[in-house]
Order: sequence, then structure tokens, then C-alpha cells
Amino acid sequence: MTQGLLALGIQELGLDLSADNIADLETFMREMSRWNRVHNLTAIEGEDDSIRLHLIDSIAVLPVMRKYLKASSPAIADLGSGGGLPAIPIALVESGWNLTLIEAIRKKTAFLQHIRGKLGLGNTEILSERVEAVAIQRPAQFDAVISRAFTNLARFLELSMPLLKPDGLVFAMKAKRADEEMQAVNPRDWHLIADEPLHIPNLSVERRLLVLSPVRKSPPLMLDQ
Ligand SMILES: C[S@@+](CC[C@H](N)C(=O)[O-])C[C@H]1O[C@@H](n2cnc3c(N)ncnc32)[C@H](O)[C@@H]1O
Repeated sequence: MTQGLLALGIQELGLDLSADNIADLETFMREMSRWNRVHNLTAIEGEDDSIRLHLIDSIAVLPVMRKYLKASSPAIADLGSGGGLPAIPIALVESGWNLTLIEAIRKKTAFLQHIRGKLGLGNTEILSERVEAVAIQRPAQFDAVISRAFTNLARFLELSMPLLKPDGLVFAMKAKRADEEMQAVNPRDWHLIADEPLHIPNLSVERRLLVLSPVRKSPPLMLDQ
């Protein structure tokens, strides 16, 4: 039996979602499920309920993002957006935030453009590019970078660095392996600001959101000769 987002406990996240938010999130899920059947869009398998749980997983990061983002209309890049997680649900709920979805595979960005039009998501832009190319075209333009199931933490941070403003933040959605992945991160390059456990209703697996910022590099001291 297919359950709606409400039945899966989305309200337990404490996000104060409106009826319009819920309806838009349901539309997004329905479209993803429909495109998935035809275009094999994402690796997400199973019934609609499973797709809904992926969506809830994506918006569970919002309370933590709200806590750490200081700008009122932050520019946020989602690296390797795939079918739009987590950027589309975030953009739907946070209409004042600007989301840039970066995805290399064209059939996926075709879906993202479709959903952008269908839901009237004027606060999103879709870039059909490799992240490495965007880093060159758009240096230091983002208040934050996020990704879900994109790559390992060290590589994600390496790709995020050129995109971030000097005081920008990285939000890394992680499961249990986060500690292991942190070992590969150079503390001279990154501060771990927070490691927040996430509670996902109806999902027993562990989820965490790491918040990191690049270490400011002081200019070298000019000593008198
Ligand atoms: C496992 S999927 C995850 C998709 C989505 N974030 C989610 O959670 O469902 C990873 C996505 O990253 C994209 N990707 C991988 N490397 C990339 C790169 N260097 N630039 C842009 N997209 C990339 C892939 O095409 C794929 O769609």
C-alpha cells in the first residue's frame, strides 16, 4: 500500500510544512517515479514509499542548515544532484534560498528542467555540467555546498573548495562511515564545525550531517630584512 508523506511521518521533522509544500513534494515524487520507470533516472529502487523515504532523508537536513546559514537568501550548490536530491525538496520548502543543481548526465538534467518548470521553481538553476567545470566558471560564488551520495568526503571537499565564498559552509550528508572519512580530511584545510545526528522518521539507519568550513589561510608574513 502506498502511504503519503504525512503517513511516513514527515511532520515529525518539525519543519512546519504547509499543505502546498506537502502537495509539491508529492508531485515531485510522483514525477520522479514516473520518469524513473521510463528513463531509469536514479538508482533509487522499489515502491513509491521507498522514494518518499529518500525525500524525507533529504529534507531532514533543513533544521541544521537553518541553524548554520546566516545569509537570508543563501546561494547553495548541490553537487551531483541526480534526480534532484536534496536540492529540489530544499528549494520547495525554502523558497527564499537559491539552489544551483550541478549534474553531469543530460537525461537527469532534462528531468530536473522538467520538474523546475512543473513546480515553478524560480529559485533553482540547473547546470548540465561537470562540477569541475563549474568550479572554473563560478569561483567563490556559493554560501554553501551540499551533496547526497555524490562521492567520498575528501573528494567532495576538494570539489567544493573553489566554489565556496571565503566564509562558506559545506554540508556533508553521511551515514556511519563519517568518522572513517574524516580521517582522510586535512585539519589544516577544513574545520569540522558540527557533526549533527539526524532523526529520520521510519528509518532506523544512522544519518549525520557534517558541517565544515575551509580554514582561512593567512597571507605569509612579510618580515623586514
Ligand atoms: C549516486 S548519484 C546521487 C544523486 C542524488 N544526489 C541522490 O541523492 O539521489 C550521484 C550523481 O552524481 C553525478 N556526478 C558524479 N560525478 C559528477 C561530476 N564530477 N560532476 C557532476 N555530476 C557528477 C552522477 O551523474 C550521479 O547522477
